[in-house]
Amino acid sequence: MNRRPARPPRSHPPRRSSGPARPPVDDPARRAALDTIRAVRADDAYANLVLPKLLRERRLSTRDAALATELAYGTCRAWGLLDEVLAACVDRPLSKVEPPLLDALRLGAYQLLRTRIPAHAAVAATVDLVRADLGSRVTGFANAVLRRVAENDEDAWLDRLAPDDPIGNIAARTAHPHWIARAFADALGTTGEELAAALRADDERPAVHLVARPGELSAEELAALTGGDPAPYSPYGVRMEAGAGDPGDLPPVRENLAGVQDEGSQLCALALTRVPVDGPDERWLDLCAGPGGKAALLGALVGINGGTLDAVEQAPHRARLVEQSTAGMPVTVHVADGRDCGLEPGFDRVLVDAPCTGLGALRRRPEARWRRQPSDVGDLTKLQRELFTAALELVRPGGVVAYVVCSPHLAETEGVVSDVLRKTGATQLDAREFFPGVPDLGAGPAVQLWPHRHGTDAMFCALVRR
Ligand SMILES: C[S@@+](CC[C@H](N)C(=O)[O-])C[C@H]1O[C@@H](n2cnc3c(N)ncnc32)[C@H](O)[C@@H]1O
Repeated sequence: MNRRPARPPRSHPPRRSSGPARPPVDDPARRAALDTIRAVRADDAYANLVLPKLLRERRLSTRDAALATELAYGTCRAWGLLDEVLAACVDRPLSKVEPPLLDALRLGAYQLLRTRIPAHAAVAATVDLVRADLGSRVTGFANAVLRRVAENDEDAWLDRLAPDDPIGNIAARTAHPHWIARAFADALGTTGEELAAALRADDERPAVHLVARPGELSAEELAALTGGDPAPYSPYGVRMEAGAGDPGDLPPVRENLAGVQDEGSQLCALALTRVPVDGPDERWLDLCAGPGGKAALLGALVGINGGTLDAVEQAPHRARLVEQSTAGMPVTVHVADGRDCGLEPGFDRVLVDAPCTGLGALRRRPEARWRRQPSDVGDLTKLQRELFTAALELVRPGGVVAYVVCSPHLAETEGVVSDVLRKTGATQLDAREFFPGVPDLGAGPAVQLWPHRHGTDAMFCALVRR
């Protein structure tokens, strides 16, 4: 959204009296939402870590917790759109509005534009929060700005503010930065309805997927124990309804008979194991293993046939998580840089689940779309190429490497693969064969999954034989 419109006509809302600050308002849902938004802005916090903690500590009722969640996550997702609308309603640059006041205005604007809360209630409740936090000196300003926001609904604001070019327009209408909408358009090969569907899927709450530990229990048994349904594509997957509670509390997960893992991640790890290899098939490697979701699936599978998995992770605290998730499996965890891990080459299968922008999992982190920057891509693709190249040096001739990222950005996906293939002479396989039963996999040879097509994160998987 880069086209600034003319300021909408001003109304002159009645001024509220500006007396002394009132005592704190009793509005636990909006209070928790506002405190979350502030932590995201001021401390670079993650909304989905801050809010659940606040809800627990403050013991919000189920109803208040649901409202706080809707308001906090919704505001974080729509952040850039809300700022565009607010900028059109404030008579100075937003950078000149004191940040805690701006946080409250974002929360108020979100209620006005994207919820069914009546406008008078959204304005009054937000002004009450402003008064409680900042005193009465700014309540008149907050009231006036929010009344200006309320003069139009979201569509009418977008008709004024959204650029005309197709990508900019869809980016604005789905509240995404332009560069992310452009990256999705490039990967999908369209600026039409499918692009809008892919971007809108980032606003949806993902279903929770569980993975049954192979050799311990089947997906059907896990579904029966948890009340979920066997997942559509992964033979080890179980799908729980969104909002079904904390999956970490489920007994099979607590007992490490199952894990919480997106079905797309399961499918990419499984694809690596499904490629036929001649000769031995007992030494597997996970070169970027933390926190250990795929390592646990690979470790359980290789263990069934008497093999072993080496799991490399650079960050010590994440390596400890790998140790926990693979406890009892034939897995050795190494804290090392995957580009130079010092392990003996000759692995039969290697997974490179490389660090990436995470543009394929934006639905999991409400604020992520506004925090990531296009400038992140260059450093990441360099690291991705180096890790992928290292994997090809560690795999034996005839062995197989899976290059996986949770992003559809072409620089991180096709760009990295074509560079590495050119430099190493390795052979790319048609990965679609190793995602049996999964529809809409495109033209290959790599696989790109999508939330709006497959209900998974937007995982990318290329399979390469040395
Ligand atoms: C996308 S995550 C891997 C997710 C993991 N495979 C799973 O399924 O749970 C990438 C991981 O690579 C690690 N990492 C980053 N740079 C690395 C490097 N140079 N060598 C090894 N690991 C690295 C990060 O700390 C992070 O844990």
